Amino acid sequence: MQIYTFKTDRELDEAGAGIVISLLRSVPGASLGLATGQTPVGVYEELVKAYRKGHISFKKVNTYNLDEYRGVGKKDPRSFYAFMHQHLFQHIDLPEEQIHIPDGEAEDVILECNRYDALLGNVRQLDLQILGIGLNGHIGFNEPNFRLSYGTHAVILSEETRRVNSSFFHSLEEVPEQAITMGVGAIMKAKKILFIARGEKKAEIVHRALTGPITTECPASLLQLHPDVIVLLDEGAGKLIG
Ligand SMILES: N[C@@H]1[C@@H](O)[C@H](O)[C@@H](COP(=O)(O)O)O[C@@H]1O
Repeated sequence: MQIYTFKTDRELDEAGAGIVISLLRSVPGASLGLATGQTPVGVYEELVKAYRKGHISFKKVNTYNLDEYRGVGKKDPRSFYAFMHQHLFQHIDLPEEQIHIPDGEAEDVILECNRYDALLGNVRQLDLQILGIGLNGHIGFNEPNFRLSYGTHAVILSEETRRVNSSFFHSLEEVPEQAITMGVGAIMKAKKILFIARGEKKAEIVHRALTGPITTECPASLLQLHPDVIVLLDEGAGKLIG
């Protein structure tokens, strides 16, 4: 695990984007696992800049998002699908058919999870998974639990997660109670993981995830078992890391 701490958001964003850019230069048809949340937004902005300067193309890339809320359609501005379009997809040359996100509106959720797992199965191994961390240690929407799931599955979101994510909604009541998330299997199978955290409020959970016991009660702690994780932290999130 390589851990880097940055003084400014800009330096962190450039470093994060730099890792994606060098991957796309050596593997133009890379499979990218993408995350939502505020954390990766600056990295996506840097990728858009690099694309506009003609430094990279996404024409041959396939993207696989970690998760989606249940009951929120693609056209709903609160969906992760809309979030990804707003921050990345609409600005680059990534063909729509190469964008993969669980369908939050699927009537049969088990079929949808199987469909997503089949897609991920075809890829076998994502070249790079971009990952943030929830305040409770979740990755994707794999919430702390006495057990974790390998494959894509529906989850009931914790009260804390709904509260934290309520900033994207008008009220807590509006935040969906369930989501579909990639399991820890596809995440841990990725060739490389780019794990990013920002802000002092994440310092404790980042410390637990990277240095504490490996436990399903802190899903991000599984990353300690992965052979190629690059950790990018700002000074706040890295405060407790020596
Ligand atoms: N499902 C997403 C996670 O993939 C993300 O890592 C986490 C942190 O979000 P933020 O980056 O806004 O702190 O929030 C959401 O719950």
